[in-house]
Amino acid sequence: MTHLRIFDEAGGAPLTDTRDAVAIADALAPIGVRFEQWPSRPLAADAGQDEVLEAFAPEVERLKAENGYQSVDVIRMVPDHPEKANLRTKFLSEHRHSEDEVRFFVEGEGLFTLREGERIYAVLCEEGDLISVPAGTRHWFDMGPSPRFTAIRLFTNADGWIANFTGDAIADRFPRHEPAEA
Ligand SMILES: CSCCC(=O)/C(O)=C/O
Ligand SMILES: [Fe+2]
Ligand code: NI
Repeated sequence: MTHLRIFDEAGGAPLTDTRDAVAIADALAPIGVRFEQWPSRPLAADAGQDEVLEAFAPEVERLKAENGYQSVDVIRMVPDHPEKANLRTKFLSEHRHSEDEVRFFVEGEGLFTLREGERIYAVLCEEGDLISVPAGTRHWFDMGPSPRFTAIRLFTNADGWIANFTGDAIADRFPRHEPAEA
């Protein structure tokens, strides 16, 4: 279930811990993060990029119109992806983007952790969740040891995913996505 924990940068127990979608959206809004839940759509298990984008076209078009996103694609990760360990390590390094990071989880899950001021926001996103992380926000992402997700990505820059790594190992001090079933 979608889950938000907010920690102090120094560590310790969560200051906030909620699985309530409205409370999650309200807690993220002050740091400029958009969190929404979109209604699910019937999709075949092997649906390709075109079918996925068609199913969520109304919501995607709304975001494009509101925020000027230029390109859209679909990323899919499965537990036997040959590059899963390298990809996990890459996304686990704290980084920023020069554009908003906008992701909608069509299926599966992943843990976004955002750093703003002295607070750390760990947001476990699941099927039906949209998260938009503002340009410049320090963050990392954990897909876990046995990744499974399909996500729509919206970009302002037609060149797609570009990250500026901070070189800070802070991600090592906060929870990973290690589901018990993995
Ligand atoms: C759900 S896609 C996550 C990977 C990614 O694009 C990113 O920038 C993580 O921070
Ligand atoms: Fe990112
Ligand atoms: Ni889980």
